[in-house]
Amino acid sequence: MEIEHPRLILHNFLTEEECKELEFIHKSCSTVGYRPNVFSTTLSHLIATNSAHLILPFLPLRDRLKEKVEEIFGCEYELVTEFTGLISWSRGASIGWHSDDNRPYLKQRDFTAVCYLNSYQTDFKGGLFHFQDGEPKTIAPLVGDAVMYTADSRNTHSVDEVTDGERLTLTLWFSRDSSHDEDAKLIPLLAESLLHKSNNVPQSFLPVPASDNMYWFFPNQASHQDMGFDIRLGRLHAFGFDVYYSQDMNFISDLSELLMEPMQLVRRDQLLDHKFVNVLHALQVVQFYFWKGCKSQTFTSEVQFGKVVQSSQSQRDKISQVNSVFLKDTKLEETVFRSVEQYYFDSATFSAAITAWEDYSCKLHKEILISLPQWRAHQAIYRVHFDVS
Ligand SMILES: O=C(O)CCC(=O)C(=O)O
Ligand SMILES: [Fe+2]
Repeated sequence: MEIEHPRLILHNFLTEEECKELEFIHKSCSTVGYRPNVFSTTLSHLIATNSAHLILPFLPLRDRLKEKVEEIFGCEYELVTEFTGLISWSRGASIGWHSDDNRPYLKQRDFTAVCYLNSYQTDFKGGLFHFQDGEPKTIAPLVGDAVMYTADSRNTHSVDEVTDGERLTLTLWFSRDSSHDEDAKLIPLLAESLLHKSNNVPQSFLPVPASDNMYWFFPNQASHQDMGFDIRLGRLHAFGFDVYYSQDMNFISDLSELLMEPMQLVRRDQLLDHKFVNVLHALQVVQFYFWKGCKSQTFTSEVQFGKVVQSSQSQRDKISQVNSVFLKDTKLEETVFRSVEQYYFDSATFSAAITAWEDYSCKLHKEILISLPQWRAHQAIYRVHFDVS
């Protein structure tokens, strides 16, 4: 490794399957991010939305990344993970020259690891990564690759504007300062979230949306000021789905409350009979269906006929009303999320996917309940060892 610019690129650090699972989590759970045209899924957000079980797939990757960073930068057993999150950039997002510790409140960041979960040109356009000095100069993100570098000014970098698609990364920062260990905050939250309801397993993994402004996308262009859309509905729409609420809308003063309520999915005027507990639940299942492949053989549970009925005029009126509030008429969301509406869809397979999603969630939920005590114990040993508690 170059001493002047300590950095390393590892090809195929993550498998494609690992990347796909994280993509599923992000596209079904993300909120709008800290900058325009950016979406993020943090571990604390997963806990806050009753989706703590979805942290499980992160844990082995986090450990592998930390060990690798410690190995290549020669700091065995010294580091804590300061932040783990999924971050995606849609059209219009970019970042100029910076180092990752360039604010007083970021000084604890010693090392960065960015894993690319999708690929330049295939999944998005633009979004090339550049180091200001030293080699390599430019990195074209490729699914599974990881780039690791020191967070200081020896690795000043920038990312070109994304011009199409959604560029997705798993981003971590590591610190030598053990008071910035994200686990110290996460474990109590996780314990509280999981242990409260461990005796109520069937309901334990149904998502509970965060406050609705966390899902509201505003483009930054001045001319678009009164536009914006709900990203959950936007993502569903990109797959060709509308949402249907049976309530009489004339009696609802704040329509955003609807998004917490049970609902049904509609595809090309066909109303699917399954009732989801809320729109986040529907989004998780839809993303799961397309993640796992939409062919019926994928799902082991018996494929039953998924009932579909032609929607009535009054139902279609309500659907348009919801769209006009949450998606507006601007089609902005189509420029943010690539349309994938042409994907094969079959309602019988989709009902099998609902069951398969439940099995998947339940399995992760049980596994994270098992791993929590180990994680806690590890944290406790760590705290004694470094005398930080
Ligand atoms: O996504 C990347 O390639 C790097 C992003 C970045 O520079 C940052 O988040 O600080
Ligand atoms: Fe950065």
